[in-house]
Amino acid sequence: MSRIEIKHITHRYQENDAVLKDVSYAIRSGEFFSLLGPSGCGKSTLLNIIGGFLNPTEGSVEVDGREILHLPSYQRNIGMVFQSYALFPHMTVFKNIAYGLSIKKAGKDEIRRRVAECLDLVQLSGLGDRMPHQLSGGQQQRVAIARALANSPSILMLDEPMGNLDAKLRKEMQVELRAIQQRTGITTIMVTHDQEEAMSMSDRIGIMQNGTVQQVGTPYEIYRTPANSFVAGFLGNVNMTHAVLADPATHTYLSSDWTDFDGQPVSIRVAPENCPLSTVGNALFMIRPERIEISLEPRPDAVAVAAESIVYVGSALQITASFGKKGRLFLDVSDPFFAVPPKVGDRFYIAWKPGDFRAIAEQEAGA
Ligand SMILES: Nc1ncnc2c1ncn2[C@@H]1O[C@H](COP(=O)(O)OP(=O)(O)OP(=O)(O)O)[C@@H](O)[C@H]1O
Repeated sequence: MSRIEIKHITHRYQENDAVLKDVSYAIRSGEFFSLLGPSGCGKSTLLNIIGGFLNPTEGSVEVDGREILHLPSYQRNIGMVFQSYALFPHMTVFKNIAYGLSIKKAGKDEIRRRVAECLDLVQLSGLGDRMPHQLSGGQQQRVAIARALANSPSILMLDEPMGNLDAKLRKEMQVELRAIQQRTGITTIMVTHDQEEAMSMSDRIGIMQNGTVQQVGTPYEIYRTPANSFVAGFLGNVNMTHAVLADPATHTYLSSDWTDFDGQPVSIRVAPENCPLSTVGNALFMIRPERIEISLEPRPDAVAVAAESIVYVGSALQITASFGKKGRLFLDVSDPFFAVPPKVGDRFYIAWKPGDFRAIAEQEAGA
């Protein structure tokens, strides 16, 4: 188990603009850490720097307090799994897994023992004689994991490891990979652009955009208390509105983006602890779709909306609703709430508790 400290990494390819801009992360020993961000934000570049395939323009990477950037890749004691698996097609599963140990000139008995252990770990015992093309995609991926672990690395790095699997297998492998990581306790960094994958597998997530760190936290922290509007919108669905303070005594704001059927701005009460910016008088607020209450009957505290689109996903109805005169929002209604699913144009009523709205920062300048 190793601790990794990424300190002030900046990277430029040739004379181009920096694709990593002063990136710092401290990854704890034994942690499953995901780098999550949209395509092109610099995740793979950072992984390649840690792995020793690329030298950064500036900055340092330390493992357990020791600088590693001067070390060649093979001396960094890092196991890598790529999206393509990169198995050697002309070698058996056994030889693929044994490859790193053979290079290190390990003895035959040690190789046999370690390969058997790794095959067992990824639940492929008995398949050592197969060629990669005789395996399913999920099995090939497990061989790639076994190969990465065979040398007993202190760090495991995964670059979009589930990218080539279909949705169902992907879910199964997420659970398995997490279980393997927990059994071995190995410090793991995974690059992904799949938010659900990062949420379901990670101890902590580092959200990146445009070569910058936007937030680091547990899935729970990042979803519940996003640092800014980019993070809020990147992780799950969110409703956001600017609103102006109307009554400081009750922390009531009037939306600048949502107007009800009577043409009045929608009013929002915000719990004081969710509104650190209240003194500013004008702030950006967010509410998650699943936090919005639905009522079929009018209520004094509820606003009328009309369904604009309805998607049934089995466990819930995902509804886009319009406020009437101006603005729309997403609702996530657990099934079965409606005895009969609503139709486009149907009206119902929505309400929220003050604790469900939260002030957030606008997206950081320069990100
Ligand atoms: N060898 C290279 N030469 C020049 N620019 C590069 C090179 N490799 C990557 N880039 C650029 O660096 C930026 C970051 O790329 P990177 O592959 O690190 O992003 P990513 O977040 O991993 O994206 P994806 O999820 O699509 O793999 C992109 O703008 C990309 O075009």
